[in-house]
Amino acid sequence: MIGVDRIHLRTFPDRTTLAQTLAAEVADALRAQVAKGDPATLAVSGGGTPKKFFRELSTAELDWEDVTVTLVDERWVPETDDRSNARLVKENLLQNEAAAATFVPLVTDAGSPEGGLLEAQERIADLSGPLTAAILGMGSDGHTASFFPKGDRLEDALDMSGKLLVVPMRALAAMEPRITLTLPMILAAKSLVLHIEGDSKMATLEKALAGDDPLEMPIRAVIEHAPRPLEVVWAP
Ligand SMILES: O=C(O)[C@H](O)[C@@H](O)[C@H](O)[C@H](O)COP(=O)(O)O
Repeated sequence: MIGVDRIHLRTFPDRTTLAQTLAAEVADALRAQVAKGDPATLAVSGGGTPKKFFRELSTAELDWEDVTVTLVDERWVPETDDRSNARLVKENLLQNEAAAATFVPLVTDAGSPEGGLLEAQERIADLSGPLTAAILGMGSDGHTASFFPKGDRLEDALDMSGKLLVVPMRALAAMEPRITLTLPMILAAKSLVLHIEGDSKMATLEKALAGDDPLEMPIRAVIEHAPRPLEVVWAP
């Protein structure tokens, strides 16, 4: 069982209020990093949950030209594909004020994430230092990023002693081959937030807290190894 003290849960009355609050907090973190003259980097997750948050953040007034946006994970598909997280981010976050940000995709010209691994690793290494902020989602099976139960590289992805910044991932539950930031890369973020919505995802979180096998529910590895209680934001 994972102690509930390992998370800091904030609940919101509705998804719009959550999106506005999270966008304001991420914008503040990016502004503070830019003000220090350090590289400001944001890694976001895909899926359906973050769209409202992306649209709210896209209008934040800050020096976006000093911000780099990348992905926590990606489906190995072209950006023209509906399943592309890069497409989701370009269409919803990199608009308005945020259009001035630099985007670093994880997909390369290689035909597979295994073939593109070295280039993807170099791209993330070039971000020079820990992420300013990383926003995670969670699937109803307790996956986060592309840390899927029974994923072929799950143990490498969760290896806290590992030196890899990204790993490829193939899993039955993942519709496409994936590439994902590793757990150490994600946990090094100065600000890390798990963004979930709906009763089903809350039930999944409660189930994760009630057990301890990270291979069964990989979100457990994030909660267990996070350097401080994991920030969780939820709306019904
Ligand atoms: O590429 C992805 O799909 C995400 O990075 C993944 O980890 C996502 O956050 C969860 O699957 C939740 O997705 P929903 O928000 O669509 O439920």
